[in-house]
Amino acid sequence: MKTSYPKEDIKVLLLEGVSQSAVESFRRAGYSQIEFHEKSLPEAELKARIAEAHIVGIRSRSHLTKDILENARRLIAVGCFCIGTNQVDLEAARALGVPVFNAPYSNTRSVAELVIAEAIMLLRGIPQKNALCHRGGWTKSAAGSFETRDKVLGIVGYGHIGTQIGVLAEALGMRVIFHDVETKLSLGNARAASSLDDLLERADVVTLHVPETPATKLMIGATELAKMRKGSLLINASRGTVVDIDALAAALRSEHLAGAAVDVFPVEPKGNDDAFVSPLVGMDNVILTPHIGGSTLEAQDNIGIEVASKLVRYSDNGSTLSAVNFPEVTLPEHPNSRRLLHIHRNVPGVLSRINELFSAGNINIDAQFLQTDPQVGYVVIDVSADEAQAAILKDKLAAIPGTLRSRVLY
Ligand SMILES: NC(=O)c1ccc[n+]([C@@H]2O[C@H](COP(=O)([O-])OP(=O)(O)OC[C@H]3O[C@@H](n4cnc5c(N)ncnc54)[C@H](O)[C@@H]3O)[C@@H](O)[C@H]2O)c1
Ligand SMILES: O=C(O)[C@H](O)COP(=O)(O)O
Repeated sequence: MKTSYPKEDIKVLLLEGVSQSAVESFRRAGYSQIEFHEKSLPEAELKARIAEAHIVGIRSRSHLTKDILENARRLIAVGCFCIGTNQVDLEAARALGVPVFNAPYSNTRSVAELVIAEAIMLLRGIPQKNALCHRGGWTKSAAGSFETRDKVLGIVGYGHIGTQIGVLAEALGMRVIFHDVETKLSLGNARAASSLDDLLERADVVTLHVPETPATKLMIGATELAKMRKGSLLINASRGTVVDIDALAAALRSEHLAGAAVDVFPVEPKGNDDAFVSPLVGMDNVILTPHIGGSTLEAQDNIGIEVASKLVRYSDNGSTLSAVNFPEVTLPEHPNSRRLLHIHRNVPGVLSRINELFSAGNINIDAQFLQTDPQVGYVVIDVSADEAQAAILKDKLAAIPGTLRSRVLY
């Protein structure tokens, strides 16, 4: 299938060492111009490279701001090869007519397994025992060591990861309570806490699985930490902005908390060669991991295939199913028609201008698909037209006031 750009001209920019499964998926789909970087790029370089790209793939480290997106004039779509999409200005991308895709489940299990392992390690006091052994010490003692059985696990954010953790924790005999802003179906014997405070006051282990939003910013600060039980444990594998890290360090120093496991930080190194700085460094009772909750080969492989296939589908066929910021359209194949894609500001008059264009040209519409949200309209029109006619129609569509992006698929 040919697109309005010959496929060989479509530039795919893949950053942050996304899995080779993504590269292979693009190649199998006929895309040959793939620029691959192991790391995130400094802002100025990112801006320059993305200006050339039609498709860009990132992970959690690359920040696609309004300024960077506005500079990306050729951009068709963005793929976040991870769960979180807070690193992209989704509103700006939508306003520019650029759908953003992610992998909402592919690393869920990896995060859940890490959290369960950390809960067991923290309850047994293993981080500090391990550290002492490495220094030549020896404390063979049961003091401060507990089984998981019958302990209360408090899950904040009972979504994909939170629920998966709840199921695994119950298999260990833990009692699971959760807090979420939405009403959620309890899995197994899990029970909703009456509030965040209720959860913090009852849990032996608190684990955080909320997205980064204005409401979750610093949702666990000194006040919330003080409400946690003395000797309890905190795990954060969500986003670094969710916890006041200095308040956490203070709660650990005062021994109000017995330990913590932290995978995400307010400021994270840009790459593997940069230094990691945190007030938690040097605390033996804290497990520190470099944002690797979702970093297993299985998860990365699956994410590569999942996100690349969403990007290829959008590029080849126009489907936006599961885009996180865009009207969703699932489209059939169009073997006998040319397909025109038109993304526009959702303002009165655009659709009638589009339809006038076809009636004035006496062009028969084989099928039309439309989906809108309050800001953006996405219309897909299959027409019986030859390649030259389709190219002219595409140019006329692009000239309609309010147009954000337009393409033709042959
Ligand atoms: N450490 C890692 O490598 C890693 C890997 C994957 C995901 N993550 C992070 O974990 C987050 C959660 O992932 P998920 O797949 O479970 O997402 P999800 O969307 O399935 O679940 C998030 C849950 O949090 C709830 N929530 C939102 N705001 C809340 C608030 N203010 N208070 C309480 N609950 C709130 C939502 O209703 C939802 O149920 C992601 O957004 C991402 O930032 C980190
Ligand atoms: O949002 C996610 O899926 C995680 O934070 C993982 O991000 P990463 O791909 O940068 O490891």
